[in-house]
Amino acid sequence: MFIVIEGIDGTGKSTQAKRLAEYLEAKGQTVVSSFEPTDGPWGTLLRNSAETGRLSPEEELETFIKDRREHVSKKIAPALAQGKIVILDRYYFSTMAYQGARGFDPTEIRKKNEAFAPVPDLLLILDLDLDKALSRIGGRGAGTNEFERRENLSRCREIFLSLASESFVRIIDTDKSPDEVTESIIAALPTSTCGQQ
Ligand SMILES: Nc1ncnc2c1ncn2[C@@H]1O[C@H](COP(=O)(O)OP(=O)(O)OP(=O)(O)O)[C@@H](O)[C@H]1O
Ligand SMILES: Cc1cn([C@H]2C[C@H](O)[C@@H](COP(=O)(O)O)O2)c(=O)[nH]c1=O
Repeated sequence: MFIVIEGIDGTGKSTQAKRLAEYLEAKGQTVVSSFEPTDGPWGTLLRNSAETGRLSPEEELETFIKDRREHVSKKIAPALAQGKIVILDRYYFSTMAYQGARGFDPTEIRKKNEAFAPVPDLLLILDLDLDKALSRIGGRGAGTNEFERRENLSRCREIFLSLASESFVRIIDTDKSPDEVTESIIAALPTSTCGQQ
């Protein structure tokens, strides 16, 4: 089972990825949790660019893809092959959204990624009004970074929501308490993966 959690910054992805992993582990499942950009060399370069200034659009897109290629081959594919549940905080849908917002065609980005990256079984898109998401980011105390500009996030949200009708996608409204959001996520799990009957 491969579960991806996506959404614009501040929607609660990290909070919910951790809670979902804890829920599944408590049910006896073996879970591998990970995130993108990774903490490898390409991911670190990208995270630093959020503070020091973004790379050129082309270089940024290529660097996210290099980071993902390494992530898929070293961590995601081996864990799935061992029958583990993989939970990712961001994946190539973020590239469609954020690099799509920078001018690339989201459909082309998807094609390029699906040539090497496995498609998840379940894509949870956490959704929240832009003002509330920005206020949650502000509440973390670190201010916003170069990826978290209002106009940018507005287009990213549109691209994420454009995926809503796909069969493996569930939109999760996160304008609720963390416990209520976790309940909605558990309700979206297939019963074979400890979802509720
Ligand atoms: N349901 C919720 N209600 C209120 N605050 C929340 C909720 N979920 C998370 N938060 C808070 O909002 C902030 C952002 O949450 P979190 O880091 O999980 O979001 P994120 O989507 O992973 O953000 P980013 O993509 O920027 O890393 C944190 O301070 C977190 O404690
Ligand atoms: C995977 C991925 C991420 N991003 C952007 C989105 C975020 O603003 C930053 C850092 O991620 P975090 O979850 O907030 O720590 O990276 C992107 O632009 N393209 C991608 O493919």
